[in-house]
Amino acid sequence: MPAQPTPMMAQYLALKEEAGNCLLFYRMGDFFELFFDDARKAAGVLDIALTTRGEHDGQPVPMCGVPVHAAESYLARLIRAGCRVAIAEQVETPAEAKKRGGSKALVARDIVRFVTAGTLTEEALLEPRRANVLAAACEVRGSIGVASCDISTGRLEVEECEPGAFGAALARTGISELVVPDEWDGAPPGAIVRSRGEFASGEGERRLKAIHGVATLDGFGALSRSMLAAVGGLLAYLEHVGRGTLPFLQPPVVRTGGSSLAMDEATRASLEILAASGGGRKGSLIDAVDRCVTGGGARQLAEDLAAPLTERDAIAARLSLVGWLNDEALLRDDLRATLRALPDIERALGRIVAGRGSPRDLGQLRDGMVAAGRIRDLLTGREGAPPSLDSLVPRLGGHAALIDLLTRALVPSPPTERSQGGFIASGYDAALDELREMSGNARRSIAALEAKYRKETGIAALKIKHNGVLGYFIEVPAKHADALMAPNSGFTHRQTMAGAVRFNALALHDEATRIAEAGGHALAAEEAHFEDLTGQVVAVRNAIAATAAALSRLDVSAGQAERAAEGGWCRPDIVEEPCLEIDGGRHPVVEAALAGSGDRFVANDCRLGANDRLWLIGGPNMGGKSTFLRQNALIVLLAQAGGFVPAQGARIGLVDRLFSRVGASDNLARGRSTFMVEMVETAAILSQATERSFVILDEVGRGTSTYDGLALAWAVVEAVHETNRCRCLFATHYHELARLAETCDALSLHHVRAREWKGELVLLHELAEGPADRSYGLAVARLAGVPANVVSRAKAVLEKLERGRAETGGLAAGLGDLPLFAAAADAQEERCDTLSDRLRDLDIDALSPRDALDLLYELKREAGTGS
Ligand SMILES: Nc1ncnc2c1ncn2[C@@H]1O[C@H](COP(=O)(O)OP(=O)(O)OP(=O)(O)O)[C@@H](O)[C@H]1O
Repeated sequence: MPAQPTPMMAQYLALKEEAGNCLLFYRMGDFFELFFDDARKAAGVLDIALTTRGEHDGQPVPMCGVPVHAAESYLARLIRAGCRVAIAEQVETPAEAKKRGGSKALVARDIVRFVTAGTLTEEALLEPRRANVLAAACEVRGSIGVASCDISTGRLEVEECEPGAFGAALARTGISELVVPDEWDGAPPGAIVRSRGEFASGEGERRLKAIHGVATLDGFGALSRSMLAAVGGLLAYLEHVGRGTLPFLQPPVVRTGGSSLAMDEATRASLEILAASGGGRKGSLIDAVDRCVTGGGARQLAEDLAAPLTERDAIAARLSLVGWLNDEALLRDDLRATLRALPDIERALGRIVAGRGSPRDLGQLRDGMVAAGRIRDLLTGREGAPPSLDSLVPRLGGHAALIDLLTRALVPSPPTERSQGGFIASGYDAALDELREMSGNARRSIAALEAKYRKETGIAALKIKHNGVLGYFIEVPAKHADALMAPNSGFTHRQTMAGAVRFNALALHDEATRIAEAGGHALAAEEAHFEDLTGQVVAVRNAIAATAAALSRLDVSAGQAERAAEGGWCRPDIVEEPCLEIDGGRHPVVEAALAGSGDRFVANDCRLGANDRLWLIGGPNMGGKSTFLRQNALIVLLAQAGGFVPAQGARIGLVDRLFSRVGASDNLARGRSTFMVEMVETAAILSQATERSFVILDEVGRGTSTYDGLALAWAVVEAVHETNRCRCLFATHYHELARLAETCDALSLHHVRAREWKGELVLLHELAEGPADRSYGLAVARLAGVPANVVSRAKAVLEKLERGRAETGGLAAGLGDLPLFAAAADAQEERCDTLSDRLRDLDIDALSPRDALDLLYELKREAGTGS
């Protein structure tokens, strides 16, 4: 029979059961200890020593621990490594435990919170310039509801999508943690599974109403069943993680289809909007654009770029603010200087409402509100200000009472730790001042006692010291100890150290007690004030959140204006007709990279319209085709996000969906062959792109054999031109595609220019009309350092191939005679043939009326299949 676990082990095991598959941080004094598999895992991730403590079932128990004061940095590393952690704290003092259950009583412990990637609020664990998103998703009758929130700021968004668009919805929000109901086949791998009962739409609706104190949710927009079920799942998880306390949640923003520029996961990844292909921010669009001076502004910009707008008026409102700040350079400087000093009030508020706030957070809110007031004064009464400022400026004020309260109540720089007190300003509470005075006096009298004891004993080295175990004590070097040891010396011995001996004395004891009492009362008074101030902040949380949002919007606009001024960017003209007219467009990331090495970026025009909506672009490798494609997609994205664009002029017809595909990019992580990925992604474009969409296709078809690739590229271009009829830039190395210009009237040919000069290849990075004359592949190979003998051998092979091509008419011989969509027409014909065969062979007179009717149904069904 296994031995009974010790009471502590029994308590640990019960808590571990509750923590489930989260690592359990079990508080023991100044450490959080981990046991069993948790210890093994944490020791590996954190690279700390794995030891053992006691036995369980006859086996030593593996253990590791982290000091409480440094727990945050260890937590950060565990979270980054994909772990979730449950924190079990001591919820009573050892003294309380003794009182409750005698001298051997175990201190009660409880899980006070769960720390997971999506529910962080600690400043140290969050990236200041990135939102941290937790999402819940579930399917209700074929539609998927997604509710996502950033609990560090309280933003909550809901949307509904088709199963096919779920990946895109998740990619847009860029989530850190996803919660789904159990037994759901559509759940992405890695999601956290919770009971299906938590995803109840009725409960989601009830709780959302309760949080916002409303009788109906109509004011928030149309919330579907699936959205509410997702909200239900999200709130249940948040409550579980926060052990019953809900974080700050703003009213939900309902995203409906079409309200933002649709981009799927592949498009986002290939345009490197928020992260470069390597995963980091460096080299991404946001890195090249972001000139925000606050974390809130940077997070807002990321949101803008992840979900650009599709309504002209809304875009115009953002553009007019950027335009105004672009013109008013001095004002912009003042505004940015004030914003730069602004604390992250959005996150400070999030922590306070979640019950994890500190005195420092209150101080940040105070300073933030003061700065907001200054910005309001700066922007008020300006001539020529755009109308959008009228709605922003009033949201910056209205906090006079709170500012006054916090200014009176708090010291100038309040600490993060509140257990030591010292954050309430003197003069705010007379009783507190008195308690402080008392302990201050007592400290002075301790100093006086020290002088008195030195004089009385004649020991100059006598000191009164303090530590956590003994409290106040008198210390003398060992050689002087005898005098104090004598009976009736007035001193009581407490401790003998290596070179010193420690004593107590009555007067010292009295003063120490006075200090402890006054200190305890002072701490309690400060704690009560903290609760009160927190309550006052919570009461006006929505107004503070509105101020924070207005400040972030101003920071984004000023940052965009700054970026535009820095790079000579222009204000785009947004129109309804499907055009894309870019003069002197540039790629912001490539341009920045070239500038770093002292090279100049060559600007290029793009001119797509109803009659010329598909450009086929050829030219040598490294000639700048991909760069040109992407720069135009990025210009559309930046413009619809409401910012200026890297061009001399831009007239952009609103785009509903943006697609970007790069032929055969590696996607081994998803376990599909590169060509398969290329085709899956191309299929999505062909089925989803509309006449208002903009598509860039970079060498689609290159991932397979030349013939297959050319054939596919050919068919894709035809389909985009004839069926989707969207604006499209298509880069290719297949010269043969040029022949499509003969049959597709809204397609034109372009190439990036290159020249061979004295046997050297010169890439001009300049776009010109007409087909590419040749591909310069061998010249690029030489440029890349392929050995001369290999290049000359390739040249000989090429000559041979080209001779063969001339004789047979080339790869595309005969393609010009192929009717458009010939393949589709063939399939149709084949079906007609079988139908007519059956009709011809039919003996009508031999059929009963019933059989005739059945046959008629069957033939009709057959004729209808595949239509
Ligand atoms: N407009 C430009 N001005 C200056 N340099 C440019 C320009 N466009 C591209 N480049 C430079 O050329 C390099 C290659 O560009 P890019 O990848 O767009 O070529 P590509 O034609 O798509 O090549 P490939 O066919 O091999 O994919 C870039 O990394 C950049 O350094």
